[in-house]
Amino acid sequence: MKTHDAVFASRPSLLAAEMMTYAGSDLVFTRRITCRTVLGKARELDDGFLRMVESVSEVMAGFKVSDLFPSLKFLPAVTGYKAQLRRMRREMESMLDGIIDEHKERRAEGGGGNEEDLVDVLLNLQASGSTDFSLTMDNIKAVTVEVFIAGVETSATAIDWTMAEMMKDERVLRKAQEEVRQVYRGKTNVDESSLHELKYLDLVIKESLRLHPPLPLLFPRESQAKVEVCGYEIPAKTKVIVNCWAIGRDPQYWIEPTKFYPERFADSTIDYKGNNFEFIPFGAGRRMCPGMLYATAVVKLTLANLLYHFDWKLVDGMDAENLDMTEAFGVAVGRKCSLCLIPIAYDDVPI
Ligand code: HEM
Repeated sequence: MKTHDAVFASRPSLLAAEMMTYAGSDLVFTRRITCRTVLGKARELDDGFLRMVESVSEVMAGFKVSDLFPSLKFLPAVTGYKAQLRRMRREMESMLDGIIDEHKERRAEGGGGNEEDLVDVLLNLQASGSTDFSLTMDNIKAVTVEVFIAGVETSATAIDWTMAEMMKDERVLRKAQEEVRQVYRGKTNVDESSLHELKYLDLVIKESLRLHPPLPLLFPRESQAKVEVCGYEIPAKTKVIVNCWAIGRDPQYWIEPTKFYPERFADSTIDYKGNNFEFIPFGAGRRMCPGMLYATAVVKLTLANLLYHFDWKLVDGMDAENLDMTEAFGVAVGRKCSLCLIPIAYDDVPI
């Protein structure tokens, strides 16, 4: 991702990704557009759409036998995998058509107001013809699905793991909470204005991303030419998977690697911005996550609000020490067991 960045800047074609993301019409466009977009309005986040994002995430995990042996072309058909993908693709297509039609109708009626969401931005771009590439309906659908898969699951997963780690360690929870309540004292809500003052929360989020990177294997890459890495010859067109989960727990780089200890980042220059290769939850190089700044702001803002407004307790029968931290399977690796917590409203917030 540094010396051979250009060689490993491609992504392999996985069957699920191909069928669910409109055969590669997404990433190129997403890169250009993500900076100009925001995620969809809450109105669109109905259960059906979220369930669909979850299922697509699961099949796109990319470790189907047929992806590992792409030359065995009959495998997806024999195993029923292709039929499952087709079914999901049809469901996804009809849901996306509904969302886009709804946006078009609102625009035709002159509605929409000031709050533009991702689909509005894409439709505006298409209508304006101001891009140096043609933006098709398939591109718009692909970008919408991808931002949800790449952005929503990952950010939600990061928030979930961070809350779980804080629930396991009351010291960290209290320290982070005291910081938020001191910085925002007297305010009715936690907004973006003073987020930069929440220094300890930054450390907590970093430590959570080290131990629980939401994309533990990043997204797969593919070599474009033959190269040598650490004495190993990597032929062209090799699928390359980087295990950033293992790197983040490697005792060669981290003291007591499995311990959740945010202070380890306090006097350290190590950051997730793609320059410190022992810590790459957002990847590195030219294909690293374009949503990193947006994601870290969303994660921080959400956690700060949760800590400011509520004290948190585990449900009866659960104790912090034995909180189940088993990981689930998917593109974004969340917790296997849902984190069930009891919020207790904090009285000292002005109304
Ligand atoms: C905590 C949240 C997030 C994490 C941990 C995360 C992590 C990652 C990682 C590891 C990659 C692959 C990088 C590589 O191969 O080197 C990636 C790619 C990507 N992410 Fe994120 N991401 C997050 C949130 C977001 C958000 C909010 C968006 C969009 C709004 C986003 C959009 C993308 C896109 C479009 C790609 C593909 C980039 C490409 O292939 O060129 N991500 N992300």
